[in-house]
Amino acid sequence: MDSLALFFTGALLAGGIYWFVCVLGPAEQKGKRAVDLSGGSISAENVQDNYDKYWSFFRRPKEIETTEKVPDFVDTFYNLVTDIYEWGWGQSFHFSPSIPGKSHGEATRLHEEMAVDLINVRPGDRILDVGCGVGGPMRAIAAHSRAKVVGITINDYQVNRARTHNKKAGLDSLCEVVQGNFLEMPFPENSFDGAYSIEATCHAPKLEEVYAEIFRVLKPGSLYVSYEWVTTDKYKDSDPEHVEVIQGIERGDALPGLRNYTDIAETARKVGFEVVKEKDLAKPPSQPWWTRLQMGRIAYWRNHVVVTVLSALGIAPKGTVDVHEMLFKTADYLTRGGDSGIFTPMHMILCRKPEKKTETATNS
Ligand SMILES: C=C(CC[C@@H](C)[C@H]1CC[C@H]2C3=CC[C@H]4[C@H](C)[C@@H](O)CC[C@]4(C)[C@H]3CC[C@]12C)C(C)C
Ligand SMILES: C[S@@+](CC[C@H](N)C(=O)[O-])C[C@H]1O[C@@H](n2cnc3c(N)ncnc32)[C@H](O)[C@@H]1O
Repeated sequence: MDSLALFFTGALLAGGIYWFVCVLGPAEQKGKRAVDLSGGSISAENVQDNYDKYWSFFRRPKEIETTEKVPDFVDTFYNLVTDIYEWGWGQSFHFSPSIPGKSHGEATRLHEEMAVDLINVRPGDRILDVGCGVGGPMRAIAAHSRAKVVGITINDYQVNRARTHNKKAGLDSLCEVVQGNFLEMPFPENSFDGAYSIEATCHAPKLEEVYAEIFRVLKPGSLYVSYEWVTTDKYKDSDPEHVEVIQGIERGDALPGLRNYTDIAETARKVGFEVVKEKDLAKPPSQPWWTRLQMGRIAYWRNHVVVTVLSALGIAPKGTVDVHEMLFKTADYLTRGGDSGIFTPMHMILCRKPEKKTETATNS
């Protein structure tokens, strides 16, 4: 081969790789590119070890049942997956029902706006986002309601991502992000005019602990809405296939144990909330939330190739391929859970913290 042919072959190959990785790379959202995939706050050389550590929690299931271990386990998980989520899904780490004629982005935004509409927020109110991720919902909600949103996440890397996105979106005067544990929040009691959590409290080992904290920081009379991950009335623990699907969801999503939908209102009442409304937002006439996962299958194969190549070249940390494969399998369990109706990620509960009892009411 003469040098000109060699040059053109090389250029073609380089162009092809650039196109595959950088142009095709961002599956859903411009912003996070495949070449920027990292292990969050974990240094590149420790990603593989942390992936192994993540699985070791499941080898000792008692560990993830204890409140003290869970934040560490969840934090490790989000260091491993945050970049892949942003790259392949976008800045909102949750599901929403499909809406015919609307894009995933629009359906996601409407699902988020519904949450803040339910808690009757006024411009200037201070509201809490419990488990805020990189802030996709927070920005949509602040822009829609003009309320001031304070988000809390256990994961330091997400705090930095969320702050960067808030600034870029020109919403940093309305959106604040705090690193902390939602089981022990660094906020005074009666300090928020409303609160919401979107697909986040499922990470709490005991729902009662996070609900009690939310109850504590809310002002009397204010509302809290949550979209909960739960098993439905169709789930039978005597059916091995049901058990396999639910365990698959727990393992691929850092869950210390999925709850049944009947536990949600019971827990809310136990910590002192009045339950205003409860509804599975996935039930018809809503369109399936899991079709987006199914539609992404070709992109996942492409992503697998991209991640494998980048890892082999030393651009993506060693271990990224394993994390991606775990998510790939999880997508299948989630789809099976949705399709069979045994699982929903959007069991909505709307609660009110009762007004303070008056002196007379207390005495009577
Ligand atoms: C609420 C939680 C997260 C929900 C979802 C945002 C994520 C659940 C599964 C994730 C994904 C699965 C497959 C990935 C795919 C293989 C990859 O190529 C691109 C990213 C995925 C689509 C990824 C994106 C986010 C999810 C849909 C839990 C954790 C409580
Ligand atoms: C699936 S993500 C959802 C994020 C966001 N609500 C959204 O929809 O984009 C779950 C979030 O809960 C947070 N989280 C889980 N356990 C937590 C804990 N103990 N304290 C604070 N945040 C926690 C995670 O860090 C993550 O940001």
